[in-house]
Amino acid sequence: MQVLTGADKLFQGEPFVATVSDSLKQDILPGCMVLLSAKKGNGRVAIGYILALMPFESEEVPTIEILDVLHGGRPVLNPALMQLTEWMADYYLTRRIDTLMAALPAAVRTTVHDVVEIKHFTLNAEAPKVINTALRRAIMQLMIREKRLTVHQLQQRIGRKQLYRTLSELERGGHLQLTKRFSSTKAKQKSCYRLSLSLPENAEESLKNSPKQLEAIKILASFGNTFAFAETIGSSRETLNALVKKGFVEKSQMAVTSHFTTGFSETPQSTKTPTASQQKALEQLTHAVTQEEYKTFLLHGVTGSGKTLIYIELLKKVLAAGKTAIVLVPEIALTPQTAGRFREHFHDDITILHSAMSNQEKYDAWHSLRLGKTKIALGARSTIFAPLENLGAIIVDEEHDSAYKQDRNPRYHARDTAIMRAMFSKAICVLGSATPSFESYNNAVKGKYTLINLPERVDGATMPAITLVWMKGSPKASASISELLYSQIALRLEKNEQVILLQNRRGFAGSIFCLACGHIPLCPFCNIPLVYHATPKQLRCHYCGHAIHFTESCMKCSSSNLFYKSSGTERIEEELQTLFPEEKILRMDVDTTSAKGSHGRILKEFHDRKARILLGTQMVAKGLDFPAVTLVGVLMADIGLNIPDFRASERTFSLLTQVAGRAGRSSLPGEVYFQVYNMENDVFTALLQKERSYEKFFLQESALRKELHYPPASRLIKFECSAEEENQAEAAALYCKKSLELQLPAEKGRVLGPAPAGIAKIRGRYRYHILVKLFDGKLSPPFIKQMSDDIIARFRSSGVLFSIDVDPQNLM
Ligand SMILES: Nc1ncnc2c1ncn2[C@@H]1O[C@H](COP(=O)(O)OP(=O)(O)OP(=O)(O)O)[C@@H](O)[C@H]1O
Ligand SMILES: [Zn+2]
Repeated sequence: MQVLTGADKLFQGEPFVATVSDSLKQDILPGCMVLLSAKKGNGRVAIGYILALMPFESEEVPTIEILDVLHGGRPVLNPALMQLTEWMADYYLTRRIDTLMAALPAAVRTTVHDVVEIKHFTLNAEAPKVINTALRRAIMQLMIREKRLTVHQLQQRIGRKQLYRTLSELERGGHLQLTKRFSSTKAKQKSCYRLSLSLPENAEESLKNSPKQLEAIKILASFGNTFAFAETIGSSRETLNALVKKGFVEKSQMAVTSHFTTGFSETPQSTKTPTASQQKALEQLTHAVTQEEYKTFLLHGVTGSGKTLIYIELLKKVLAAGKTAIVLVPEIALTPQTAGRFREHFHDDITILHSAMSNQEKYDAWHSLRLGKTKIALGARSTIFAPLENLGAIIVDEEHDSAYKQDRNPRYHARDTAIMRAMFSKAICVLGSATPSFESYNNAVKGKYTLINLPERVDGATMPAITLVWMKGSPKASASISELLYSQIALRLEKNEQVILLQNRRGFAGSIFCLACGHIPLCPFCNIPLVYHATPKQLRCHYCGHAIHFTESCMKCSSSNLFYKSSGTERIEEELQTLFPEEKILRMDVDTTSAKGSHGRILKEFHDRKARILLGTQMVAKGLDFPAVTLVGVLMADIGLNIPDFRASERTFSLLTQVAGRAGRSSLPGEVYFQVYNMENDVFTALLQKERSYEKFFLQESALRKELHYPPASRLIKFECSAEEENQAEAAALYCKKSLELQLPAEKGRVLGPAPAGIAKIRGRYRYHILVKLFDGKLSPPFIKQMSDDIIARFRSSGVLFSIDVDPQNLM
């Protein structure tokens, strides 16, 4: 018998053939995790995964042997997941071992923490039946004495490595229990604070010029003697550390428990009856589940159309049919409200997976899903690999979010992987969004997916009215806030309603944005913003390499007021505070949300209406549902358009639609103000459409994409060569281009580059890109493997690193 396995370290991760003894043979299945050893050599033991079983044909006897089978002999990857990892390796042009590892939590892939405990076993009359071999006797005698040992200790005491199979037999007999125990000594420690016991009398007085520090002191006073984390106090670490320096506050370290908490909870909402359009969508979806056939739906529902209720009702039906489900969200921390709503409905039937879990919790969660104890897995990207059997549905919420793409190897897209998993499992896949990705919408238009439209908000709530504020021609209340927006904010505060303000992402520092007219110079061939290069003074396209002379003035209006220096959220917070001195302002950006649970805390405060203004970066655009928000304002709404990425318009449109959608979600109507520099941009023309603005934008933008062969009119593959020496990176990229051109006839695709990456140098390495636009078909994995090996071998001495990104989301 011959077995094809993949192991991480042996054979550089390429699959290889191993032998298995006759006695172990019947216990081995594809998807099993096994212990391997080299027959000759140092007897090193490694972990591998069984890819396939096949008869032994070659003359040459393999040198690797399978010693034992782990996890009780049950495959760690079920057939659908095996198929999925195979598809991923093939589609994303990466090694199978990388996709296998991506599909298993690290906590599952190790044996270091395996523990054996004795269960029900005494030396009674039945005992001889159990301990009927020398090995069983040795194990049970040791276990009776010790009660609990690590597998490693057992192996040493008995002097044998192959114990797993016998241990699992004893476990199946109910005599032993085999588990993983991760030491809890490594619990994360975090800084915590309390008021100094020797606080000077005049502390408050001396802090009157530092309002944040003063506030922190006041909150800490209410905690008495107990230590608290920065996010519980609601102050930044900088503020607290400044107080520590002054001797007003004491600092200590405390272990963090990693129990799941979004830091956000709402009182459970009363059960809602689906509206007629929700019901119609639901019927279509439930019908498909009962068919037990693969099908993908695109649920295109405007903001506030009640998609979450449809998901929840669908999941109830899936569970009732005895099936399981996966729910993907872009990032748990950013969407505590959504995660909370699911939990409220499914309690113990749902496992919420998140990155702050300890290894033990991750292992336990995996184990309970694998045993079918919990039926629904909810989490970010990697939750798509949840070890569930009998899948009925996979839901991908906010399917347009680029967080679904992993930006390290394997560079998979969780949405596309979800569709494939549904296909292999004969389940349905539901993609939901108010602003679907163009790829998904195009598939729906072509009939590959079934489109379900929800064009209206629930309960008669209306879509918010949008107004553009042209910054150049408008009076300003402060450096970044127009009179108009200011007066609108004041109006809402008067009515005791709430306001969300979005400080759009910092524009891309390397490209040009005219502060007078909003003009952004573009590559005439690629239609993406050109990037500034200092020597020689040029603007260059980082897709095709096209370069023009740069004159330091706007090519449209000749203004020299060009470089946009970002004004961060902190500065805007100050401006707002000056305009509304009495008002408490919540700020949500990377600085205020670095601590765990802090998103949830900020949102909870806003939800409880302890503050009426929430200011933040893109984070405030995601899925929030607060009925009292009647005004949304966006500062520099067009700045994201200067990012040198062909998706810049799509992303800006989507961000602005999403953030606008936070307004007027209840009976109170909402209004939205976008502060812009260039009113004429197509994105705004589309946003101002009262009806079907997404569809109109999609049509208009798709035509442009088609002309230049951008997705969804083609598929992109990005190749990156990086090196410490710029010319080496470029030479490797050029070699890559030549190899690709030989392989790709003109009617099949185009090869662009080499061009320096948008961010040309990262951590001392120069980066060059080759971009392939594939019109149809795909690149053959063996050819790509050959080419990568070739490039690596050729440029080994200059330390060139080579990577491939299929369907890249980030082209910087
Ligand atoms: N049938 C219903 N009856 C009453 N209220 C409902 C109903 N369905 C949904 N809602 C409420 O409508 C609001 C919007 O729903 P939800 O948050 O699911 O919208 P959404 O489609 O996910 O929007 P977005 O894309 O903006 O996140 C929520 O407060 C929800 O509780
Ligand atoms: Zn170009």
